[in-house]
Amino acid sequence: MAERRRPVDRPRRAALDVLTAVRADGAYANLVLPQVLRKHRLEGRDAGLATELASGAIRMHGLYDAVIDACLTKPRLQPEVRDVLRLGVHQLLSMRVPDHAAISTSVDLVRAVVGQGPSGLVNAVLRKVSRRSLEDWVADVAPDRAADLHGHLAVAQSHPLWVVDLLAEALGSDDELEALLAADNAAPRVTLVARPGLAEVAELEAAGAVATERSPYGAVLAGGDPSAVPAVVEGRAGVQDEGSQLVALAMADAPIEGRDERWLDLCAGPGGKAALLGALAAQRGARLVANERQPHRAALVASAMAALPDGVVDVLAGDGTRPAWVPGTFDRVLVDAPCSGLGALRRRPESRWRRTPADVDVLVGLQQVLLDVALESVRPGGLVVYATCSPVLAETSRVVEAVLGRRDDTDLVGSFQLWPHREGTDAMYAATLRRRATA
Ligand SMILES: C[S@@+](CC[C@H](N)C(=O)[O-])C[C@H]1O[C@@H](n2cnc3c(N)ncnc32)[C@H](O)[C@@H]1O
Repeated sequence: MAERRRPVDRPRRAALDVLTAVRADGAYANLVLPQVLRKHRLEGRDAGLATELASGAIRMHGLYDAVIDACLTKPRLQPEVRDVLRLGVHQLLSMRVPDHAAISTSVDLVRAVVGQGPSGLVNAVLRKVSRRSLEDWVADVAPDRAADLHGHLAVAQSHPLWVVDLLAEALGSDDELEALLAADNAAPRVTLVARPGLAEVAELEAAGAVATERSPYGAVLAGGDPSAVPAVVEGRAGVQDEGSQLVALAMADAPIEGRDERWLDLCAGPGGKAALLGALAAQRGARLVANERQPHRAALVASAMAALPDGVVDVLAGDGTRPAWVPGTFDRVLVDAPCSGLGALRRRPESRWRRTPADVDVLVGLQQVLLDVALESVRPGGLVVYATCSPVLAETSRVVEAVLGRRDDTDLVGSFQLWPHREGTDAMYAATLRRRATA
């Protein structure tokens, strides 16, 4: 008699589609997720469940794979089967899904997607996983904490070891390392920015958001949907991490002597900081050039400016290493450099597994060139803010030191490094440099 099949649970099916797109097509989870939710017509709680399943399973797959492998006699698995197991392990060890529901829905899923063959294996592995807690599994599969702290935390907090080593170096000690790695594994709060002159923080508060501590333009929307806030829909406000707001403000608010009318955002796409800078420039009678190398991202910058008055922002699609403007003509420049993004791991669940140490080496060369161009673009006495959403020293203070080391016309005014586990922001770095007036 043919076996009766239960219908596959839609949020779990959607989560598997996201894992497949990320693994097989190199997709970005945060970009593919909305498309998959639409395709499966998921909203509200179901959409939330699919999002948590996909993001958690992708983010934590380093740990979950170690647990899965410990339950296998032969470590080779079809990639689709491993994806189903990762989703099952996430439900068993990190969510409050009852064991029987996590196991039976995973078996249904593998039957529907791969066939009957691996269903017994999925059932057996997940039953084995369900017999122990997350803590017990970590104790079993991770290196000993006392003997090898970084190795232990790499497995327990599911980060590649080389990333753990670089983050520890950036922190300067191991004291806060576990707190940082754990913060990378938590979903970030949704922070809004009220673009000055276009919206007030009070308007965002009236929509249920709570004003941020550090940025005077920020408000955190706990659990709400930003697309339901009219100011966001109208482009008078936007979604922007508080750390990014503070970087834009470091550029706009640093004291300057003399003219203060011509601002440049050298790497502007997709335009979050440029929109805040454009709003401030409009209030202060300044103009902003927002430059971005990739034309499709330059188009995003232009649309981020929709609510600003005409004539304040010029968007350019150009390679910042070959500037299209006359040197020494800007008063303030922001170089928000392309970087490894290792300070924004909360937002991009797959990125920690895609990056390699070689990526950092390549980026450092480009970062130094872009900072040099920024300093050439600013007038004597003008300011440059160099920023990254990475705390890795090779991309932050060492870039600044290398560029300062070969110039005799520039001083470091100050710098800051933000952290998810301390300030609740992305790990943004910013250094303010001044080109000497007498050079
Ligand atoms: C960290 S992102 C900038 C984020 C942006 N400032 C914001 O707040 O929305 C870095 C940007 O630099 C761009 N980029 C990379 N190489 C560039 C170059 N040579 N010249 C100009 N932009 C470049 C990337 O395409 C990317 O959009």
